[in-house]
Amino acid sequence: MSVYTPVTQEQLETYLQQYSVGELVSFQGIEAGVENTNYFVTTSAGEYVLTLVESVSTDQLPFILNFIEQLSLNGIACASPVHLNDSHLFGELNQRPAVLMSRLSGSPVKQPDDQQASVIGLTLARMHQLASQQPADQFIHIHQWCAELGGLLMPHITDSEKQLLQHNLMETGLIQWAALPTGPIHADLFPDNAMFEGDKLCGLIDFYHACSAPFLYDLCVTLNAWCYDEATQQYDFNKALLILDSYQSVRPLNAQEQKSFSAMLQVAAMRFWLSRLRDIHFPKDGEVVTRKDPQGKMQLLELLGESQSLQLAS
Ligand SMILES: Nc1ncnc2c1ncn2[C@@H]1O[C@H](COP(=O)(O)OP(=O)(O)O)[C@@H](O)[C@H]1O
Ligand SMILES: N[C@@H](CCOP(=O)(O)O)C(=O)O
Repeated sequence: MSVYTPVTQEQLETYLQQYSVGELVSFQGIEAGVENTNYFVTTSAGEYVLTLVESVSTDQLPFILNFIEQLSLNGIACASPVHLNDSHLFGELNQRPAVLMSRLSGSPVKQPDDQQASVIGLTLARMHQLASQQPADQFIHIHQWCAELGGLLMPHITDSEKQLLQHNLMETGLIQWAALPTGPIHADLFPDNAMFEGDKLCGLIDFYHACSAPFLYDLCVTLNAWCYDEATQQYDFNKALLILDSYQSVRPLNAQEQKSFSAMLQVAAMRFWLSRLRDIHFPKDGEVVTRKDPQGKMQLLELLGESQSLQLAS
C-alpha cells in the first residue's frame, strides 16, 4: 500500500467543497499502487478516487489530465477527472496536487487471459490513433532518461548489473528515435492499470507516466508487462502475438517501427528495471509504501538479450 501523504476527514471535507460532489460519506487509503497517494472517496453523489500526486509536478498535470479527458471523450474506456467548480482539473491538498477521478468498476488484472490481452492490444492502438491527432508535449527521450538514471545508479549496483546496463544502453542507442511516430502515450500500461470485469474492460487508470514518446515504446512496455511473468520468468509469445495482431488490426506498425521492435522491447524492460532500482536505492519517504522488485525486470532484460524468438513484428 502506498500512502505518502495522509489526509484527515476534516481536510477532505474542506477540499471537496471546491467540487459539486455532495457531502463526504467515507474514505479509505487504497491498498495498491506505488507512486501516488490514493483514496477511495464516497460522497452523497457517488464514488470517486482521490489522488494526491507525488510522482509528477504541477507543470506536467494539465497535459496529463487533458490527455485523459480527450481519450475519455473520444470513447477510450478510462477514468476521467472531475472538474472543480472553477473548471480546473486539479486542486491542492496538503501541499500536493490533488485529482478527483470517477471510480471505475471492475478490478485490476492479476493474471491476464488471452481475451483481456486482445482487448488491451485494440485499446492501445485506438488510443495511439487518437493521440496522434492531439497536441504532443512533455517529450521524454527514453534512451537519454535511462542513460541519466543509469549514471546515478552506477555507484550502487553490482558489476554484473553494470555490465547489463552498459550493454543495453549501447544497443538501444542505435534506435533511430526521431524516425518513429511519436505522440502522447500512457507509458505504464501494466495489467494493474487496467480495470476489468471478466473480459470487459471497464477502463484504464494511472496515466501519471503519460508523456510524448514513440508509440512503439508504449506498445513494448505493454507487451512486456502483459506477456512476461516475473514469477515464472516465462515470456508468453502467443499472448504477445495476440496483442500485436489486435494492435495492428487498428494501427499497423510501419517499416521503421518493425525494424526497431526488438531493441524497443529491451528499452522498455530497461526503463522499468531502472525505475525499480531507483525506488530501492533512492527511496521516497512514505507512511506506507509498496515497492516492486527490480529483479523481475532484470531477468526480462537478460532474456530479451538472449532470445531470438521475439522477432514478433516481422
Ligand atoms: N479511477 C479508479 N477507479 C477505481 N479504482 C482505482 C481508480 N484509480 C485507482 N484505483 C485503484 O487504486 C489502485 C492504485 O492506483 P494507481 O493509479 O495504480 O496508483 P499509483 O499511481 O500509486 O501506482 C489501483 O490498483 C486501483 O485498485
Ligand atoms: N508499473 C511500474 C511501477 C509504476 O507503478 P504503478 O503502480 O504506477 O503502475 C513497475 O511495474 O515497475
